[in-house]
Parts: sequence; structure tokens; C-alpha cells
Amino acid sequence: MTLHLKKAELHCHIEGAAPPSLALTQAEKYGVDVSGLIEDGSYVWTDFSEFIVCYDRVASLFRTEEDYAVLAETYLTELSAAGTIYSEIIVSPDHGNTIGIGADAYLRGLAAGIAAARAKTGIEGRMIITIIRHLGREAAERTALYAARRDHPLVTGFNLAGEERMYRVADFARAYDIARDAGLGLTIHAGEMAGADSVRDALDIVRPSRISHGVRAIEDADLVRRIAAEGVVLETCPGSNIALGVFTGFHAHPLRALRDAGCRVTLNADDPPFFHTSLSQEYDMASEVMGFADAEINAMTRTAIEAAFVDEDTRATLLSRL
Ligand SMILES: Nc1ncnc2[nH]cnc12
Ligand SMILES: [Zn+2]
Repeated sequence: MTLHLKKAELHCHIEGAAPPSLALTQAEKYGVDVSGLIEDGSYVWTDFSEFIVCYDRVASLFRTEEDYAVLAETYLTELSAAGTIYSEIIVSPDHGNTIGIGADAYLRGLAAGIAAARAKTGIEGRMIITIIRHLGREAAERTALYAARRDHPLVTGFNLAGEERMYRVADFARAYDIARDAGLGLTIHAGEMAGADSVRDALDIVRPSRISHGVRAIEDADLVRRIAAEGVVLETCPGSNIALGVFTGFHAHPLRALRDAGCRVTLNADDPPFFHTSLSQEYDMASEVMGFADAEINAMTRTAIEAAFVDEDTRATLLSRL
């Protein structure tokens, strides 16, 4: 168990953090039939494409500012109970538009949830606006412009999620230029469902300080050396990778190999209940199955705080709490 360890998370999609029990409550509230979506208390999907469909169906059960406030507060409160002092949630204004409340109300709700959790528990939270790869370039640039204009103190970063096997990183170069010019921290999903080329493109074109996943860089030793040399931080999510079949199990996951090669690595839960995990379970697995000592896990937590998209005063305060 790692309950005694402080924790920090850089990578959790907020709709992907909704427990099935909360999704069921939402479905009842809106009279939505969830057969085929939730069975025996678990989300139903079999591969990445189905996972994305399932994710979008769950997201559609959150329809008001208050629904989003409850979701963020619930998740962050649970994280705090496991010793977590910092969390970046990945948020998607496109979902706010899809459900009809609009991006502003969507972010307002999430921000209220973050503030409520902080007031109750002290956990610090930030929002990373994501563009969604399979929605294409125009939608991405629209969302990037929105992120650049939306000068909210809790919105501090920019990401690209969705189907990595669609489009090329170059198609999102302008969206990232907009986000970079706006001063947002940059990270990008790469090296999860696609291989080393995708990670190399992400580094060349986006020049991010972090990569979401990045674990398939292990397929190319030169690329691993480059990630280590450039100090790019990997937001690894082992449980997610295993659930999605990227690796066959924890014994086959490259977290340790990447760390031993000098890459800066962190532990994250991605979409915890979809992948039957949680941040504390990722820490437990790192300790009990992957064999990392407490000091090595603490180093990953410190790396997360060092790489967090926060102002320097907040970073210093968080580091002092470790
Ligand atoms: N693991 C993941 N990869 C890409 N896009 C996602 N959106 C939600 N979870 C995701
Ligand atoms: Zn992710």
C-alpha cells in the first residue's frame, strides 16, 4: 500500500474520472437508458475505438454547470483522501458545446468543483484544455482560440487527445502555436496507440515540455535518449496502457526501462474507472508489482510537481508539502 506517500497527478480526463455509480445517478436524473454502457457496475468497451464511444456516452450524462462541479469535486476529494496534493484534470470545451451549455459554463462548473475540493481538503487543481484529434484541424484551431481567449487562472495547459491513429501532428501545429503564444503549458498525447514516429513528430512540431503517455518511445532507443537529454516529462499511465492492450501486463510495461534510461517519468490514472484503476492503485502497482522503492516513487511525484503547469509560488508551496 502507498497510502503513506504523497501523490500528484498530471493526467486525468475529467469525464473519464466519473465513477459508474455517479454516471448511473446522472442517467436516472435525465432518464437515459444505459444498457450496453454500464454492466455489473463497470463501463462496457472492448478496444480503443469502443472506449472513445463509451467515454462520449458517459460525458453526455453531465449536462449542467452543477453536474460538472459535482464531478470535479467528487474526483478531487477522492484523490485527496489518497494523499494527493495536486491534480491536473484534462477538460474538453468541445463537450460543453456538444451538450449545449457552452464552453464557458462547462469550465465554470469544473472550476467551482476544483475550488470546493480545495476548500474542503487543500488539494490544488488546474485544468488542461484538450483538443480532440478525431474532430479534425478546424475544430482544434477553434478550441485553441477559445483556450487562448479564456483567461482563467485555473486553465494553465493545452493537450491533444483522441484517436492518435487519425491525422498527423502537423495538422495541429497551428492550434499549438496559438496555445503557446497564449502562454499555456504544452503537452500532447503521443506514443500511446501509435509508435515512436508519433512521439518524434510531437517533439519536433509541438516542442512540448511533457508528453501524455510517450511510452511507445521505448520502440526506438535514439528517441529514448533524446527524451532523456531534453528533459521532457512523460505522463505515464501504466494501468490504462494495460487495459487498452498496449502492453500485456505490468511486467511488460516500459516505465522502469524509461526511468533507468534517464527519462523523467510520472504516475497517472488517465480514465480511472474505465480502466479499473485509480491514482492510488497506480502508485500501489508501481510499488508492489513493478518494485519501485518509496524513494523512487517520491522522485516521480517530485517530477510531477516540477513539471506541473502552475505559477512558481504554487510550485514552491507544493514542493514544500512533499
Ligand atoms: N487514453 C486516452 N487516449 C487518448 N484520448 C483519450 N481521451 C480520453 N482518454 C484518452
Ligand atoms: Zn489521456
